[in-house]
Amino acid sequence: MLRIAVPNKGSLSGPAAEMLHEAGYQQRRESKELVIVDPANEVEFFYLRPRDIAIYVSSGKLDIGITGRDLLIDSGASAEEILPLGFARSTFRFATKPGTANGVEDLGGTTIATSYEGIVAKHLADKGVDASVVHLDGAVETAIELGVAQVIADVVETGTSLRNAGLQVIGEPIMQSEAVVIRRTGADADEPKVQQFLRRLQGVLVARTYVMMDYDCRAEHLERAVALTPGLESPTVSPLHNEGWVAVRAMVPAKDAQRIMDDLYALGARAILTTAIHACRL
Ligand SMILES: Nc1ncnc2c1ncn2[C@@H]1O[C@H](COP(=O)(O)OP(=O)(O)OP(=O)(O)O)[C@@H](O)[C@H]1O
Ligand SMILES: O=P(O)(O)OC[C@H]1O[C@H](OP(=O)(O)OP(=O)(O)O)[C@H](O)[C@@H]1O
Ligand SMILES: [Mg+2]
Repeated sequence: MLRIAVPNKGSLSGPAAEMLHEAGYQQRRESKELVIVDPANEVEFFYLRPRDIAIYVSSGKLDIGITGRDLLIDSGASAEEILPLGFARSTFRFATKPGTANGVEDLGGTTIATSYEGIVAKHLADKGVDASVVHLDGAVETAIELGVAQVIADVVETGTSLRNAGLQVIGEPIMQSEAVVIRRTGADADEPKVQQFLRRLQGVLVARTYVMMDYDCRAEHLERAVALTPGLESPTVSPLHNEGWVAVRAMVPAKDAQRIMDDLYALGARAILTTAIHACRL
C-alpha cells in the first residue's frame, strides 16, 4: 500500500484533493477525516498540515507527499521534489513601507517578520546580510504597522495583501513556488507503485493543458495544417469519403486552441472541433 501525505488545510488542500479525485483516487468526505484507505488503488492518504508534510516524508514513514516547494525548502527536511503540479503558484518576496529599502542589500540591521524562517535565513546568509528574523504564524503583512518588524518576507500571489497593507516588494523574488510531489531524498524513484501514481497525476496535468482537435481539410493543404497541429507524436490523418479531403486529429495546447482554429479556418479547414480530454496516459 502506497502511503501518501496530503495537505489538510490552506491553499494547497482543495486543489490537491481535486487533482487526486481526477486521477481516480478516493478522497475524504469531510475535513475531520485524517486518514483514509483507498483499497481499490492500494493507497492510503494521510491528511496532514502542509508545513509538516516534508518532515513526515523525510522520516520514511510516508512514501510520497504533496506540499509547496517553499514549505519543502523552508523545512530543511531531507526530501526532494519529483513532480511540479502547477497549482498554488506564488512567489516569495521581501516587502516594506515605500522608502525603507530598495533591495536585500539594504536590510542589514533590520528585523524581518516571516512564517518561513528557513528560506529567509538562508537567503540572507547567501547575500551576506545580517538581519534579525522574527517568526509569525500568519497575517505577516500587519507586523510592520504594529511595529514588530520593519520588513516582511511572505508569499505573494496577486499582491492584494501587500497593497492593502500599504507595502511594496523590494528586490528580486526569493523563490517561485507551486505545489509539488515530494519523496525522501535518495529513495528509489523507480518503484512501480510510485511511478504509477506519478503517471496518473501527469495524466491529469496533460488533460488539463491539452484539448483534442479534429478538422477536415483539403489534401493539398494538409502539410500547412499539420504544421499548425503537430500533435504530440504526429497527428492522425484519415481519408474522407469526398475525394481530395482528409480528416485530421491532434492534441493541441488548450491555451492556443482558439488561435489555431482561426488559422486552420483561414487555411480552408472546416468542421473544426475541440473536445476536452478527460484523462490520459502519455
Ligand atoms: N494566496 C496564495 N496563493 C497561492 N499560493 C499560496 C497562497 N497562500 C499560500 N500559498 C501557498 O500555500 C502553501 C502554504 O500553505 P499553508 O496551508 O501553510 O498556508 P495557507 O495556504 O496560507 O493557509 P492558512 O494560512 O489559511 O493556514 C505554500 O506553498 C504557499 O506558497
Ligand atoms: O498576494 P495575495 O494574492 O494577496 O496572496 C498572498 C497572501 O495569501 C496568503 O495569506 P493567507 O490568506 O493564507 O493568510 P495568512 O497570512 O494568515 O497565511 C499569504 O500568506 C499572503 O498573505
Ligand atoms: Mg496563509
